[in-house]
Amino acid sequence: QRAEQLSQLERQSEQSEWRRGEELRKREERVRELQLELDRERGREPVVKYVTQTVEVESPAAIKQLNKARQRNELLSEKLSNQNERLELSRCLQFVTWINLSDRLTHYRADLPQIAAYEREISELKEDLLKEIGHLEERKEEKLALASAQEIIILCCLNMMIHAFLSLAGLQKRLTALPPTLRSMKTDYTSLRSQVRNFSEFYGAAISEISAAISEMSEANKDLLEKYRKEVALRRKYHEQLVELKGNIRVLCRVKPVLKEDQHEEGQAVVVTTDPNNESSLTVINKGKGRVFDLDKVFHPQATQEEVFQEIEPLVTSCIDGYHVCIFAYGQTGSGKTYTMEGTVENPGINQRALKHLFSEIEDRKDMWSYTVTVSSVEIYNEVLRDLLSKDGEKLDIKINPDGTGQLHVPGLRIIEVKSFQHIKKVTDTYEPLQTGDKLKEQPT
Ligand SMILES: Nc1ncnc2c1ncn2[C@@H]1O[C@H](COP(=O)(O)OP(=O)(O)OP(=O)(O)O)[C@@H](O)[C@H]1O
Repeated sequence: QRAEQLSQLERQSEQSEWRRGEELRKREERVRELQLELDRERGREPVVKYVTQTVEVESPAAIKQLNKARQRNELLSEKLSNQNERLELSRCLQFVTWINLSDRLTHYRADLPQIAAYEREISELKEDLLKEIGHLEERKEEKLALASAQEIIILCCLNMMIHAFLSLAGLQKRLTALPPTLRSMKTDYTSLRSQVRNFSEFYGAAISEISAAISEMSEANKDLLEKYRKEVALRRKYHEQLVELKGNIRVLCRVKPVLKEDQHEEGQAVVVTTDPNNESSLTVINKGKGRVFDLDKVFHPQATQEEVFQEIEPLVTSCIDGYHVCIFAYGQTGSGKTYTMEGTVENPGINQRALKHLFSEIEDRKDMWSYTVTVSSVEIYNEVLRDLLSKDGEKLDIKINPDGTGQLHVPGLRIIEVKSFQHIKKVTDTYEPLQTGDKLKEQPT
């Protein structure tokens, strides 16, 4: 605005200067004209003087004219001086105006850098203003979007409120219809609240009772554990006594019954008899003479697999009490070794029953003891030792060391010392015992 004012003022000053120049020029022209007229008038003086003289001499009319001319001359001179004065005054005025204008111009020119700064500021402000307008536009758009969303939400809310209001109205109706139920519920609620209040006390008491019971139980458990340990010790003692009484090696005899297929053979006769009153006596008739054998136990021909197993069951238990136990069958071909040890699927023998008993005992003791069960199966046949659990019935060699320990010699390979009876899967220097639950391969014949 200042720059505009300045340029306007400059234009105004130029115009006024031009107008004044024009006026001055006109006045100067007028002055020149008047000067010329005056000169002309002056040039006409001798004529007037002559006339005057003539008039003076000749007539009063001429004198009158002369006076008029003089008056006119004076008037013109006066006018001229006035004009000159006015011209001077106008010049002065013009000069003063010009000075004023130039002062203002210089003043405005001095203000120019400030104006430029103002202009810059104004342009910056303008930019800011434009940005602000942009922001405002964006915000307006956002607000509009929000307003529309809010409008939708409000509509939904209104909808929900209407629904709620309707349901409330329905509920109120139902509530008014159900004051007795409400009253009973209120009483229930109050009683429940009092129960809840009392519950913390009850709960605290119950917790203390439970913890007391737990400590009692743990005490009882300790007692039981102690008793169990004592029991185990007692069992060991009894086992030792049993071994002492019965001997380290016990020989039991099972008399094979006469089977149907055997009855058709010619000359067949019963040569082995048992005494029902003596469980350890056996009579073998040879050439008409009976010979009595005393054994640890004799099973009569009708003895079941279960009865036979019951006799050796304590030995199986001793095995997991920490004793080495060996049960094996011997006898002539067809005398019933396989039947006694392995049995049939429907009527299993000692092997399966012993394992079943073993795992059931381990299960009973699992809280106190952990057991590792390993299995091996070897065959000595025609002086050849074979690992029956290996893939191809691997041949093994066995020798007795001077210190009594056994060694398996694998031809062409290293010697593997046997400290426990474990299955050797591969001929390497490591033992890989089978894990509990591993399935055994088909039993060899
Ligand atoms: N106590 C028994 N009750 C019924 N059958 C039996 C009894 N003992 C053996 N047998 C039967 O007699 C037959 C021969 O028995 P088994 O195969 O057990 O003899 P083995 O001593 O293992 O013979 P081998 O030494 O030749 O292997 C089988 O058919 C078997 O079922």
